[in-house]
Amino acid sequence: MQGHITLENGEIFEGELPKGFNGRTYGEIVFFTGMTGYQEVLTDPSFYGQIVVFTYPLIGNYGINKSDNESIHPQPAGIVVSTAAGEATHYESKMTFAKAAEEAGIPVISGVDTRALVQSIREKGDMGAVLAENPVKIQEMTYEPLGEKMVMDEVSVNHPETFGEGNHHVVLVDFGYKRSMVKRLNERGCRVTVVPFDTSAEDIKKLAPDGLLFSNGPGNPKQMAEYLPHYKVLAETYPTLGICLGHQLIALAFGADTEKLRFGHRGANQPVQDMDSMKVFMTSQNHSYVVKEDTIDTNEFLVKYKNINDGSIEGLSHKSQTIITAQFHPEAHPGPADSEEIFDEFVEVLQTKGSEKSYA
Ligand SMILES: NC(=O)CC[C@H](N)C(=O)O
Repeated sequence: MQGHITLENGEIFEGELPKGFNGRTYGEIVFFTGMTGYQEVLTDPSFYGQIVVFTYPLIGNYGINKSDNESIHPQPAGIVVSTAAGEATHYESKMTFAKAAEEAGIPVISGVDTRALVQSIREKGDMGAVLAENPVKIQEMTYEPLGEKMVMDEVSVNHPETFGEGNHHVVLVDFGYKRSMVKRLNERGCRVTVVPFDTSAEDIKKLAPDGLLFSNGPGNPKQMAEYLPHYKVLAETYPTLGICLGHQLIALAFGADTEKLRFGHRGANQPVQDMDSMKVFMTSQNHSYVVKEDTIDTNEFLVKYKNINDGSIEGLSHKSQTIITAQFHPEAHPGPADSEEIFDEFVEVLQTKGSEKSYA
């Protein structure tokens, strides 16, 4: 059946919605540029509540497998594609993309002129949008910017859970984590305990961690303002790695500021430079917010990584404490594993229990 995307700025795009769809889906519309990786996007909690436009024109051709889910629950509010493959041709495929989205209750609108839609988002920025059978009057759009809402209760675990075995124990503070982060640490001899985002310092201490990982997650990092002093204490107490939202929270906790990009970095080929070695590598990314460079206290932090495309901050390293952060996704999934060595560095620090070695 026919469907429409109405953007907050009044523009309307046509497409095909699944038969029988009779609701309205609201969300912040963003675009993802990876050629593959739609299964990870469907299940990455950082996309919670967003309507994701895939720029690659054919989505679903290798189906959905058993191993690539990043979380149990489907996460985006809606999906926009040019062509949704009707058939999946991969030996590991268990289900078609359309079927997986349907079972998850995520509406997929296909046959959309995604090039024109993405051009509009690039020009005007990420904004609210509605998927519905008919265009929606702007006055009827009750879209509430996700960034302003506290969404952690929707994505963080309710109680601690431990994965894998190993000599080192990492406590992952969960803001909507991706499973591949746990896998990368398990592969490196770490046992990982995932804990709710608001776990107290005493409860974390009881788990006797060798280090902490502050995970990725949806929304504006400033939604966590009341927890920042707590996270600062945690990062000062244990060797800490912060990824994406985790990076932003550490920066905020230590007094820096964040801002929203006009349109986010979402894809699998964002070039990042290591400002020490000057080496450039390709990264997987998925974020709207960035740390503002002029607000970083350079007596305390070294800007370790920068984005080659727009010069934005991609990671920090504390000068005297064992804290390292990455705005990109070293766990990859989807995308290149060029930056996985950040996990090696982190585990190396855990080996010395953070006492002798700092990252910088
Ligand atoms: N992947 C993430 O952790 C995203 C962080 C944050 N929600 C942002 O959009 O910038």
